[in-house]
Amino acid sequence: MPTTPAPTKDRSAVRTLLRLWPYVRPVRVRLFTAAVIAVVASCTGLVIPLVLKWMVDGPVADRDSAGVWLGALSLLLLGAAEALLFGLRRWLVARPLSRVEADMRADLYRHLQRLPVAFHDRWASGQLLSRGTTDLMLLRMFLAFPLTFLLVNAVTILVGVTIMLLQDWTLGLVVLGPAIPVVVTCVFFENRYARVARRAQDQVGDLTTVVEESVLGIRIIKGFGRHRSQARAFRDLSAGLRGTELHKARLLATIWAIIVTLPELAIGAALVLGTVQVAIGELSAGTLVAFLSTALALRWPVDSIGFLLAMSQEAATATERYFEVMDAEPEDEGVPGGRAPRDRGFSGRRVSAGDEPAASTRRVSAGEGRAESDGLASAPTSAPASASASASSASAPEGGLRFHGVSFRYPDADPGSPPVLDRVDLHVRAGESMALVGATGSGKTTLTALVPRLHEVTSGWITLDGEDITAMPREELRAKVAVAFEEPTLFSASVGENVLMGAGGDADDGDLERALAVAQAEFVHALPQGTRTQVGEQGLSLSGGQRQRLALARAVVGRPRFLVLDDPLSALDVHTEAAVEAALRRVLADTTALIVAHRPSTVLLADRVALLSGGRITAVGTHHELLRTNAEYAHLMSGDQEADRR
Ligand SMILES: Nc1ncnc2c1ncn2[C@@H]1O[C@H](COP(=O)(O)OP(=O)(O)OP(=O)(O)O)[C@@H](O)[C@H]1O
Repeated sequence: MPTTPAPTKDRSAVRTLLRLWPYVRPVRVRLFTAAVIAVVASCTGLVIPLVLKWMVDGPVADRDSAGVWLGALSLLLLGAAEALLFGLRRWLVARPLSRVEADMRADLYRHLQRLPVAFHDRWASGQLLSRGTTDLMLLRMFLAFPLTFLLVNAVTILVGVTIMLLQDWTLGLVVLGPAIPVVVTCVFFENRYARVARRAQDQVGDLTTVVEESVLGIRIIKGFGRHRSQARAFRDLSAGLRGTELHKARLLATIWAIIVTLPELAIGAALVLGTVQVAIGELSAGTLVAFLSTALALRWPVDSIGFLLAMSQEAATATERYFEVMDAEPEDEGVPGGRAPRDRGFSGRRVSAGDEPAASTRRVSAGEGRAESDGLASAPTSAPASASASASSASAPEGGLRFHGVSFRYPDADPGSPPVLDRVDLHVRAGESMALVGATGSGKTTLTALVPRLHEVTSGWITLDGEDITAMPREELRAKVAVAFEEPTLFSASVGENVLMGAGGDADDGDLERALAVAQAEFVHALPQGTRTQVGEQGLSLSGGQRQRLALARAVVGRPRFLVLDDPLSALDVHTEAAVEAALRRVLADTTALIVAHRPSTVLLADRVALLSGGRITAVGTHHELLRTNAEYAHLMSGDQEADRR
């Protein structure tokens, strides 16, 4: 089952919670005011025993009914003031704390959008979801209650104990007796509770992942009759979470028992001792009443320490989990002048920051282009391929899309494993469309993902019209390069919004219609509300081919300079594919395109074909040239390969 990959740092709860300060800072005045009001409210409650003492020793002893009424009225007013002040505190914190929660959630979402694909590959979605929901709710509750009330209760206990000591110091010491064992219990409890709270919150994340996967994969689950095993897996996880929650409850019950029982015993002892003192005339009845009322008024502040500490611990865990995501490095923006690709220590052209020319000025010379073509030719390449590649380099050394000694290994791959891509040199000339063919798992998708920088090359570099892609701001890069993947994702929005997502803000209905026509997606006009029909998870379900055509329309709507298509026509019937191809040919006339293809019909769309094998480009040429000269290519394009794929 997926769990959080990030390690837990061993930080104290207080240090962890201090990381919330930047979010709390803007609302600090309100929070502080609310805390002061709560302290005043709580201390108002402590005046009540003093009024009682005055009543018992004064009007009650003197049988003065007017005095009794005055005392009763004072008690009523004190009670009302306490309630009003607590109400005011609540009103003061409600709005700013919901803002803190909303700000933290917005930051988390923004950060998630900026994190690299490699991060999302590693993290289970449920773990991220639970951080954005349950954990943030725990944090809001912590800021609303434990943060204030740990302070309020501490002050109340301090004031209350002082009052008791002033009333009668011997009784005061009796009541104070359990303080040390209670503090020791709290410290011991905090460490154990922290570990269990972390486990429970991670388990909630795992459970969320399973629910999400089950909902998204409901067709597979039903299709393969896996609902029982899926339910069993869910039940097991759920039982695990229940066990952890029970463990938490047991810990809470233990501390609560200690925190409640010891002070109760002390109050009982003080009652007996006080009564004896009253009987022998060493203490007035009013003082004993005031003393015991104060002790009873402190019951709640003491009793609540257990669950306030538990909530604080859960909040510390939630903070830790929140910042595990926020601390992850986002994608770097394009650096002026480009940056050196990372070198993971396997062969390939090594480039370090020192020897790299500034990328914005790093134009590929014709000589360098020839050297790369030679490199390609030295690989087991068909004769026409090398000739063609050399010719291309000579005619347009700078334009188009170019891979320069690009190697790539997935960040989580075994360091000893061979790279997925190994010193790939490939030049797609400006305005050319190149098909990328290779056996399944050969790295075609990986190669295409490097162009919009969904992954970063491990070594080597990629240029668009001679400019290193790492030298461009990502926004500019992604405006230049449009992508469509085999697995088309549509968002919960209208058809039009989904397609126009691929264009800048100035795209209009004309652009939308043109893109729909290219992708042969005119079927949308027959949908209930045309291009305004809602699709995606919350909307109308579309067939795989319909979704692919909308994804293709999204890729072409912005008239990109560079188009990267990862087998985008795989779900179309041959007639629709032919129509899309005819329209795409017109679009591709001034677009440089790299198209992953499995079927000969898709390959024919391209001007040339590159064969990816063993992590390298082993041949480049036209479809017919490669069919004649390259056995592997001929095999891939034959029906045998289709059968292999199935
Ligand atoms: N996120 C990832 N982490 C680690 N390895 C990965 C990841 N994605 C893909 N791979 C591995 O990289 C290799 C190339 O995968 P890729 O998807 O690029 O192949 P492909 O040629 O597009 O395959 P297909 O034709 O089946 O779509 C495979 O061995 C795959 O297991």
